[in-house]
Amino acid sequence: MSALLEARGLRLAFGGVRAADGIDLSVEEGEFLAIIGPNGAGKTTFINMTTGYLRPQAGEITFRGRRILGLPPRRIVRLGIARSFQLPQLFTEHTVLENMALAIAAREGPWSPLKTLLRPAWRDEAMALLGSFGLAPLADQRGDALNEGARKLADIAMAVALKPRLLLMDEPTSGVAAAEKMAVVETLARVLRQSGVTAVFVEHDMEVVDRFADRVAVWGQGRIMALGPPQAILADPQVRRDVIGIIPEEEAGRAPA
Ligand SMILES: Nc1ncnc2c1ncn2[C@@H]1O[C@H](COP(=O)(O)OP(=O)(O)OP(=O)(O)O)[C@@H](O)[C@H]1O
Repeated sequence: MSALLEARGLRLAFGGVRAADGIDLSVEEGEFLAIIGPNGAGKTTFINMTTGYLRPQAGEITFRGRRILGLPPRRIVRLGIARSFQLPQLFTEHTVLENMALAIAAREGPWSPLKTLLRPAWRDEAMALLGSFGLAPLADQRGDALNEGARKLADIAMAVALKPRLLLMDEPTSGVAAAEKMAVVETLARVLRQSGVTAVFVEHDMEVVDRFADRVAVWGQGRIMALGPPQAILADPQVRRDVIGIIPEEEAGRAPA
């Protein structure tokens, strides 16, 4: 069985910075794959290349066996890959419900402003989607009235409205208060599993990674340094030192010179 997404030999340099230096990665249907790594390792660059926002200088990307490299983002969305950004992309002056209806309208093809956005079928679908994300009580709130957890969920709900097979999320929990982080990810994981959406997410919170990822890919200087189940990867001394920032016990116990 072939993978849902296959990246082979991706390379992209910005001047002297190798943001992708030979990335090979297969994403299997149905899995949740976490991408971890230090700042500047090339994690967002991978998402940008996969979604058509950046074109690699070398390599190949296939989705469901079809080459997608070089296609514009909107074509890639139509093939079944959606994304969410580190900063939510909600239309802040519109309500949550209107934002959702906009995503549905975008999925349905050319939309005329002369037609009502909140036509009954779209409104019902938007409300059902908001309900599954626990956001129905906030449907009439403006985007800029939401707290960060709700904004992240609403943003991801818009991506899910596109009915993707694969969803790429850049730091879905960044900016979310610690107290609500787990609840946000639990909601997200439940909806994605129920909808059969495969997920790749960049994450800095290792508790989230440990709890929700099926596999973890460790990025470093444009390369994948390690790949495997969270239990093994998060216990790896090098990952603990370089990515998580945990100093080995013998160093932590040493008195400063
Ligand atoms: N459009 C661009 N132009 C120039 N340099 C870029 C561009 N995009 C990324 N870079 C550089 O490529 C490297 C990788 O960036 P990228 O944003 O992919 O890292 P990251 O792992 O997502 O980091 P972070 O965790 O801080 O978001 C960085 O050195 C960054 O400055």
